Order: sequence, then C-alpha cells, then structure tokens
Amino acid sequence: MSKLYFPEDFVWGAATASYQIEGAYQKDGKGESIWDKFSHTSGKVLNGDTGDIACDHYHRYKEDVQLMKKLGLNSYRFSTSWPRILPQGTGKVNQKGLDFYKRLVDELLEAGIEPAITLYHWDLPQALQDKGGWGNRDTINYFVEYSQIMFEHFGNLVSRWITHNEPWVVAFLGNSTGEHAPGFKDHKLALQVAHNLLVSHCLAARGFRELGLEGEIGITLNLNSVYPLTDSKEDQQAAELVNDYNNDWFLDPLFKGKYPDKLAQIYREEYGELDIKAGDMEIIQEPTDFLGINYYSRALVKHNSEAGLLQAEYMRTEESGYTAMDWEIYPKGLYDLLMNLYQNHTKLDLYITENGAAFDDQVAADGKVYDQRRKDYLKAHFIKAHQAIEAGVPLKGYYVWSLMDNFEWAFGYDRRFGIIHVNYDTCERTLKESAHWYKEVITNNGVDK
Ligand SMILES: N=NNCCOCCOc1ccc(-c2cn(C[C@@H]3NC[C@@H](O)[C@H]3O)nn2)cc1
Repeated sequence: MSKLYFPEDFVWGAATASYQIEGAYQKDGKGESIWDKFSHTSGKVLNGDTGDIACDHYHRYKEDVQLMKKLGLNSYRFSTSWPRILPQGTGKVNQKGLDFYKRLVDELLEAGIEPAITLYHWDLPQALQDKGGWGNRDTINYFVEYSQIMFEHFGNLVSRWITHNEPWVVAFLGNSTGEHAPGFKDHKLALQVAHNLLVSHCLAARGFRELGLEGEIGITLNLNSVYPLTDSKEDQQAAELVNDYNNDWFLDPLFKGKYPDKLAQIYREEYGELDIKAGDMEIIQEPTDFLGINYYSRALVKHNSEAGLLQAEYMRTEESGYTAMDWEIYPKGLYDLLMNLYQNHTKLDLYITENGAAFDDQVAADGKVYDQRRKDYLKAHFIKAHQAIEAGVPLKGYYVWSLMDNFEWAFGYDRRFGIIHVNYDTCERTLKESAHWYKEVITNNGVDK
C-alpha cells in the first residue's frame, strides 16, 4: 500500500497536562489550584473524580518517558503546574516544584525527546483566584512573573513554549457555562477573562523575546470549522456568529488587532464595555512564533431565534460517527480549518497541539487494547493534515491528545483519550493498538493512503 510521507523535519508528538496526569496534588510544597478546589466540590466532576492521584505521573515520570521513547516520539507536550512553582501564585518559589520539572526535562532530553512546555493549562493557583483570578487584571502580571521564572530556569533546555492552552475553554467554560473551574456563570466576566488571557500571552511572549532565548513561543487555541446546516441566509449568518464566538474571538485580536465587529457589537449592546486599557489591542498583536491548534470536531449550526444571543443551534448529523465525547468525527473540518487559517488569518508556522478521540476502551482477555476507532480517527486526520501541507500550509508538527488516558475535566476518568491505557486502580500503563500503530507512523514519517 502506498504511503503519504510528511516533511523531513515534521514533529510527531503526544500531549498531556499537569492536572490531568500528575497527581501528587499536595506533594512537595505544591499550592492548591482552582481544579483541586473545583474537583473537591460536590457535583462538579462526574463520579466525584479528582486529580489527587490521576495517573501518578509525578512519581512515574521515568516510566512514562521510557514509554514515549518506545513510541519514538520526537517531542512531548506537557504543562507545568503554576502552583507547584509558586504555591501562592506569586512571590516565594517552591524549589521542589522546579526540581520535578528539571528531572522530567532531563529525562526527556536523555531519551532524545524534545520537551514542549505549556505554561498555563487551567490549574490557576487558588490563592490568585481568591484575588479575582483571570477576571482581575493583576493576574496578567502574576502570569508574566511565573513565565519569567520558567524561562530563566528552563529556557536553555526547552525550545518550544506555549503560553496558554485553549483560552476559549478557560474563559467560557470556566466563567460563562460554569462547567469548568472556577465555575462562574457570568458571560461578561468570561469576556474580560478572555481579554486578560490574550494580554498575558503577549506580555509573556515579549518577556521570552527580551531574554534573547533560543526557541519559539506561541499560543494554543481550540478551533473548529463551522458549517451552516443549509445554505439559507439565516443559517449562514448563524454560522458566521458561531465562528466569531468559537474562533475569531481569539484569532482576530491576535492577527488583526481587533475583536470581530459583529459579535463585539452584540456583546457591547448586551453587556456594555469591557475593561480594555489603552494599548491593549496593540500589545495583543505582539508577534508570536507559531500558532498551536487543538482540533477535535466541527460545528454544524442552524438559525434558531430562541437559541440565545447568537440565535444558533448546534446540530447533529447521521452522516458521521461520534466519539465518546459526543463529538462528530469530521476530518475534513481539519483540512478546512488549516486552509482557512492560512488563507485568511496567518502565515505563521502551525502545530496541531491536540487532536485525538475518546472511546470506551477495554483491556481484552489477551491484555491488549484494540482501539481500531482511534486508529481510524487519527489516520483520517493525519491524511487531511497531509493534504493541507501539500496545499502549502506550514504545518510543522502534530501532538496526539493524549499520550495516556487521564482526568478529562468535568468528565473525570470516564473519557479515555490516551494511546496508552491507564488502569486507575493500579496505575498500570498498557500501550493500546493505536500506540503501536502511531509508532509505525513516526518510524515511516508517513501514513498509508
Ligand atoms: N457542539 N456544541 N457546542 C456548543 C458549545 O459547547 C460547549 C462545550 O464546549 C467545549 C469546547 C471545547 C472542549 C474541549 C475539550 N477538549 C479536550 C481537552 N483539551 C485540552 C486537554 O486538556 C483536553 O482534555 N478540547 N476541547 C469541550 C467543550
């Protein structure tokens, strides 16, 4: 069977996040995070699951790096826990927190795996939330303080940095729908959080550049492709507003220096003015080296005058399969997204910093995990990514979400995204069939057509 080969220096990786895998939630001086508090609050997380132990990666990191080496990963994307480094969010540094990440980075480099650090993957120190969290503009400066500490300690070892992971989820699930920590249901607060996150990204990136470090820094956005259910004018308008909300609310400030006009006007009329300081929109355009993209599925929408401010209803289709997250499997949406970004938003290098699927994986009697649906999902999306590269999109790498099954936020451990299975009773790791398949993709730097 013929193969589709990727560029010579294409980066094949896998991704995780601190709160989702580390455990050791009170170990070695770590401060409380908003997800420690949220997961310990009754009714917030399915089955009352918490990240107290998670995958016990804090203690098992050497074993996990050896598994990454066995897979032949070029790079490993992980996040650092802000409250492990600064238990109160600012001020006194916790040396044992720095020491853990130094051990991990050293292990990765020894294994020939390039570390890629996400500075903020949702685990804000609770002490900062007690001062208003991301709704308080001071948190911007606390984030810059934290990022500078990380750059100074690891900048000579780590060459790929991501400031924020999915600021849309941080802002809107954390502060508008309340599904995520800290659990507010205040859309105006969510809009202010989104703004403060963008400003903090750019000031951290500026700080990285001023240190004159080698390497590159970017931001990771969860993006989708949005399609109208029909070609009616109403459905098309609904799709445009959902695209503004899901995607351009972050893409436009970063690459055009302004929020999307139509949605900004709707929000202004509904919520009044945000706290946008003079110069913010110029700061937000601070050059960044790459854009990270987390793609999972598309949005299919129709006009519905009863469906909130956007008058848009999300639709299902019987034409596609769905994952355990109830997300449509739609690989073409990745191609369309990549082409849209390149043609309409940015010529920056792109990395897919997350793509993957949750399915209800079981360990079979022979001890193997036969996850054919995940292999099919990944293969179909790799093929679409290849098609975009062939069309000229500067896609430089792909991080599968996730290296291992882990704490999937409000769904707890009930959703398995890993290419490695984790037995949460024993913490035993088992390479799923998708992991063995991914190893071959990396070895061949290509995928069968
Ligand atoms: N279809 N209707 N939509 C209408 C509005 O939806 C409201 C819900 O929105 C969302 C949007 C995005 C997500 C999401 C989750 N992950 C997976 C994590 N990524 C980071 C890493 O930590 C993984 O665990 N990525 N993105 C969830 C819910």
